[in-house]
Amino acid sequence: MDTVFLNGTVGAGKSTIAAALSVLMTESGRHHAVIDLDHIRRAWPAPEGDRFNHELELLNLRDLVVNYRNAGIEHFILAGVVEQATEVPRFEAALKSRGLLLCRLDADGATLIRRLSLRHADNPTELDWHLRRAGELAAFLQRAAIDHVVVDASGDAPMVTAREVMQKAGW
Ligand SMILES: Nc1ncnc2c1ncn2[C@@H]1O[C@H](COP(=O)(O)OS(=O)(=O)O)[C@@H](OP(=O)(O)O)[C@H]1O
Ligand SMILES: Nc1ncnc2c1ncn2[C@@H]1O[C@H](COP(=O)(O)OP(=O)(O)O)[C@@H](O)[C@H]1O
Repeated sequence: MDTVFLNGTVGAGKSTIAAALSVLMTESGRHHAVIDLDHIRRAWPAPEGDRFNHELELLNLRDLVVNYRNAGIEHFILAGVVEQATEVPRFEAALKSRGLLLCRLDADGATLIRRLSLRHADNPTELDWHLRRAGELAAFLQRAAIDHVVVDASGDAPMVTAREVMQKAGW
């Protein structure tokens, strides 16, 4: 297992848990990289039919991974969204992965609302979008049931959640 892909709805804690996992990997002396997929797909305009720039995200990931691997990186921690099972092999190919754990972070509705209300306190339009998308995507991901494991991320201690993810990955 060389990759943990933290999947989950908006506000579930993907970026936060990715950062906490990185702390644990550093403490145990393991070479790793964190890639927040939001950052490598953020471009405007998105092509028609690909509103989240998924194709660009995969192309960018493939190129970044070459550099990381040349620099001696052995483990990857990704934060992002996978909605379809058919995309998992495409991520594995981009990563040249020897094993990817798709781990969905799950947080209850009240927790999502609380987190997003704080994170988007300065922009009511963005808050509305994220709240709506959070519910919609949470329901979709739960129904799709494509994740290898699901970890509860409603707690207030990211390191506790990250330890559970580490254990599931066998890291
Ligand atoms: N299918 C899919 N693929 C990728 N990302 C997804 C998807 N569905 C929702 N999201 C989440 O949507 C949130 C908004 O992203 P952006 O602010 O970049 O919006 S946009 O892409 O410009 O529309 C952003 O959430 P936050 O990370 O909480 O801001 C994305 O993670
Ligand atoms: N375990 C946690 N405890 C407290 N706050 C959290 C926790 N996980 C995430 N948050 C907060 O909730 C918000 C959403 O988390 P974030 O990691 O940005 O989610 P995502 O990447 O899934 O959209 C952030 O403001 C973050 O600081």
